Amino acid sequence: MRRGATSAPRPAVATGYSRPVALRISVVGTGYLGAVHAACMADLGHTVVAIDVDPAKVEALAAGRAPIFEPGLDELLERALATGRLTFTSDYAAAAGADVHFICVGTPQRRGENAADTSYVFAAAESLAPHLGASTLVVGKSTVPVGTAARVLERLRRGAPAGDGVRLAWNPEFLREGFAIEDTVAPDRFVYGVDGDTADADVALLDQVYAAPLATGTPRLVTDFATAELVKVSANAFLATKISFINAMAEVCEAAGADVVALAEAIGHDDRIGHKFLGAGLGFGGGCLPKDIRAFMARAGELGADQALTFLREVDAINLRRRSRMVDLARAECGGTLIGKKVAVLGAAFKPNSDDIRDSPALDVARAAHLAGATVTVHDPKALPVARRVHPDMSYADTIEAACEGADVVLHLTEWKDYRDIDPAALKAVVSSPHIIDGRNALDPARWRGAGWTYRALGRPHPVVA
Ligand SMILES: NC(=O)c1ccc[n+]([C@@H]2O[C@H](COP(=O)([O-])OP(=O)(O)OC[C@H]3O[C@@H](n4cnc5c(N)ncnc54)[C@H](O)[C@@H]3O)[C@@H](O)[C@H]2O)c1
Ligand SMILES: O=c1ccn([C@@H]2O[C@H](COP(=O)(O)OP(=O)(O)O[C@H]3O[C@H](CO)[C@@H](O)[C@H](O)[C@H]3O)[C@@H](O)[C@H]2O)c(=O)[nH]1
Repeated sequence: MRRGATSAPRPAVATGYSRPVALRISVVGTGYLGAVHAACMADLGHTVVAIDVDPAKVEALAAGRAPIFEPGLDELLERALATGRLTFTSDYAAAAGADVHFICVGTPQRRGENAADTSYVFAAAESLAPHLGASTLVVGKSTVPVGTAARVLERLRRGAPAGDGVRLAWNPEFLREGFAIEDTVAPDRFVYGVDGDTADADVALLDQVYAAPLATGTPRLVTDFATAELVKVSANAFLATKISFINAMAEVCEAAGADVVALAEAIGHDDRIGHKFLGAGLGFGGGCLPKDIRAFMARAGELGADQALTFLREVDAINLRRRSRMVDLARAECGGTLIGKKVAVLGAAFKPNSDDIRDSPALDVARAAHLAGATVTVHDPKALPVARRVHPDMSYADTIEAACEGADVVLHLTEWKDYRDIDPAALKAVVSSPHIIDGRNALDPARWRGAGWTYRALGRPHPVVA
């Protein structure tokens, strides 16, 4: 049973989450989360102003060009902009008059520390506060250390003319890059962390924001601030743990001559375990799982509960060991040294269907091989522009063939479909030695070996028996 709304925040806004009501919404921060959230909210029928401090991002989005690659986002932007319900600006004053303000700014890892940098969230709250009217609802979506929401509410009330009339809810986001649009409009669940005093009104308003997905039966859970903040980081900690669990099994498989792919398939048939997130390979990267488990450990330490999360240190360590194992395998395939060897790296993004290179395992391996003396050339179907900009010291190629030209070893590090579609026989003609290492266990060993390649993979016997 869903908890029903009992009181409306103001008469202009109707109650009842199944009745679509068009609201005025502001979205602060237009990165991987905010740009998608803003466009989806406009597509649901709301009028949305999206605000970012980065003028280049604002200009691109206003012109209908997504500054990131996310499947379907360009089309969604075009559609939403054409309705006139979606605008982008750098001017916080444009947020005035909105019914709901979403905070979607970044919370990256602090340089040299495990903790999250929440300064962008507080800066956004401070910039928003002067424009908040009486009884306005601000909704935090960024992933934050537990205890942040209460501090954000204090900050908002201190800076807003309406003072204590300002309300806050924490509504963490669970979208996956590559599936961001469907995860926004049809998530597995909504979580609303609300404040005791205004809880019913806040739940009612959020129900109006999400009326369409709620009408399809999406579960909605109402909690306090702290629980909502913890739901988000514990979900990511669980996912990271599942991946590191199977990668720990991969280490044992390598030592025992067993096959982690067959092992994952077999244990996943147990419904209590399931097959999802048992993909052994190079491990997790991106702008979320790595920094979120570290920030979670740091926050637990501040709260005196550090012992509870010491296992996450091992989750992180197992994950990082996969990257060095990949470099070791590459070295072994090149006859014991990478000095003077040519290494082709297939993949720069941290996962397929995204151009996000934040904490990308693929680029980490590429850089390590480069530092070990190899000439490394990286290919990626979508992430090359950002990779070239952020890591100009590396070499890149626009085609798979050009990246593999004269290679002593090919490393498959991000499982794009383009790489599964490679004709191994054709590629063999361009490399120097036909050696491939599959860092994602996503290629068909029989196809590659059948075309005369030496195929190796993380966590699998060599040669693969399957
Ligand atoms: N990327 C994801 O898949 C995802 C999914 C769920 C949750 N999250 C969380 O959402 C938050 C945002 O992540 P992201 O990946 O979109 O980050 P991002 O770096 O892509 O985007 C953050 C945006 O905020 C803008 N910004 C920073 N300070 C600002 C300010 N004071 N006012 C206005 N704009 C400001 C930046 O210019 C940038 O465009 C993080 O807390 C992240 O952990 C991300
Ligand atoms: O079986 C698997 C599954 C994933 N990965 C890797 O794990 C990382 C994360 O993948 P995924 O979770 O699909 O991507 P994200 O877009 O980072 O999404 C995660 O992080 C988001 C930000 O917090 C959350 O909202 C999502 O729910 C959560 O899945 C990537 O490097 C994947 O290659 C594996 O190695 N093996």
